[in-house]
Amino acid sequence: MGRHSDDRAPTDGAPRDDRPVIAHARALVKTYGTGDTTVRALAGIDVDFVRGELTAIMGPSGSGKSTLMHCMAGLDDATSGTVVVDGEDVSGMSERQRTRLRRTRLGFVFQAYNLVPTLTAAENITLPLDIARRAVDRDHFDAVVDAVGLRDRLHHRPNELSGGQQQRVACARALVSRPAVVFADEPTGNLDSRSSGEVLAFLRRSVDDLGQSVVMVTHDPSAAAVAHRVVFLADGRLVGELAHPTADTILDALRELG
Ligand SMILES: Nc1ncnc2c1ncn2[C@@H]1O[C@H](COP(=O)(O)OP(=O)(O)OP(=O)(O)O)[C@@H](O)[C@H]1O
Repeated sequence: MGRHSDDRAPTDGAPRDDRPVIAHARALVKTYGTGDTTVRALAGIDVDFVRGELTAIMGPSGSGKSTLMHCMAGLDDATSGTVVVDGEDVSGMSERQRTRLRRTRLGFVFQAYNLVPTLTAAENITLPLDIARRAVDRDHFDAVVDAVGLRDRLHHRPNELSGGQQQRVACARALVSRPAVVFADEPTGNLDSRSSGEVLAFLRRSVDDLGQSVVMVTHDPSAAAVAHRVVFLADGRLVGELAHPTADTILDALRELG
């Protein structure tokens, strides 16, 4: 497993190789609470997420995976350090600017599908664009719907869909606006292995065929194995990374981390 500091330039904002970076963090610190109850969830993280790649974030429970994702995506305010997403300095933004960034430039998939029960699959998929009063690009909508295999389910409501289908609707909703980055937090956490496979295959296809950039937090080595690269956290620090991972090499890396 490559150590982060060996492979990538950690301090000057640019990777050592030529791959374009869609989002990065430098010296990122997040603490919760004060005094005796302070928890240092992120203890100074330098990380790059490459454009046009699926990157998985792994690590033990409590290692800071969700906190890192939330700080990168402007869902949470870092204590110190810098976060830049698609050229925008998220760390310097007001709450209002962050909300706007999330609405206009980012896509989200969570463990809970968060679909609106009264809307059809098609209406759920276009809801973020409708809220932002942005036009739906029909060709892209069709490409996304075909990629998730939901063509014959578009007029169904969430309670008429399986969990896997609902999560595929949530993925399509995250992708239909062509966001700069899709952030996915345990997207397969509620799914059986077959549905997980379908959702993961779709997230990977969204990168390979639609040119998306995806950052995914997961506990599951077989889920992380669909990524181009895995970064490992422990105790709020980035402790390693793995390119071209397989479930076996990920398990070895996790064992090495204890
Ligand atoms: N809102 C909060 N208030 C206080 N402490 C928090 C809060 N959110 C997270 N923490 C703490 O920060 C640390 C990192 O949490 P985080 O949820 O980022 O870890 P994680 O790696 O995503 O864990 P898991 O795999 O269990 O979801 C943990 O010690 C957690 O208890």
